Amino acid sequence: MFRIGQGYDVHAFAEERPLIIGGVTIPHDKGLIGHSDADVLLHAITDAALGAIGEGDIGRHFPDTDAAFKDADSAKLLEEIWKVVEERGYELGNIDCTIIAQRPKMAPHIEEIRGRVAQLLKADVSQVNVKATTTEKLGFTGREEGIASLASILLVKKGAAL
Ligand SMILES: Nc1ccn([C@@H]2O[C@H](COP(=O)(O)O)[C@@H](O)[C@H]2O)c(=O)n1
Ligand SMILES: C[C@@]1(CO)OP(=O)(O)OP(=O)(O)OC[C@H]1O
Repeated sequence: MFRIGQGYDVHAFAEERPLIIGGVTIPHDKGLIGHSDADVLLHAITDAALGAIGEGDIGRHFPDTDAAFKDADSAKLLEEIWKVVEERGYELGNIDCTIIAQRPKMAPHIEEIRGRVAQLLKADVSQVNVKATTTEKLGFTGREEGIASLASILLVKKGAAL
């Protein structure tokens, strides 16, 4: 009746890249680099969903060696995986996410990200939590070399009596 999954992702900062987190473009002096749009939060969420249904990870479904996914919109990748989740008969119970970034300040953008994640997972915003933390200037995130994200997801079988 329940399936749990967790996801973790990291992307490095680069000059002249947009910063896209949770499907939202965030004003900043640099962005994240990747084969795709490097949306570090949506990648962690996609991995959590894949983990919950026992389907490996994002790179197995969308290889970074495949030109088809060059500059891919990570929201579309997540939507594709979410269709599989729904086909297996599951819906979102809840999801809790953490963005690990020294900068920029995420607080002004959290509600917009939360709304976008809820929309992608066909859920109510009350089922989605997004938070942020610095690492107190320690490590690669603290040195502002990149951003990391974590996601923990609970899927519930549709129509299950809880
Ligand atoms: N990129 C970030 C990081 C943190 N926040 C908010 O600040 C609070 C304090 O951060 P600590 O790392 O000192 O725990 C945190 O709880 C977040 O609300 C942020 O907005 N953006
Ligand atoms: C999303 C994919 C595919 O474009 O590329 P990246 O943006 O490099 O992201 P990553 O989190 O390394 O893993 C999955 C990739 O295959």
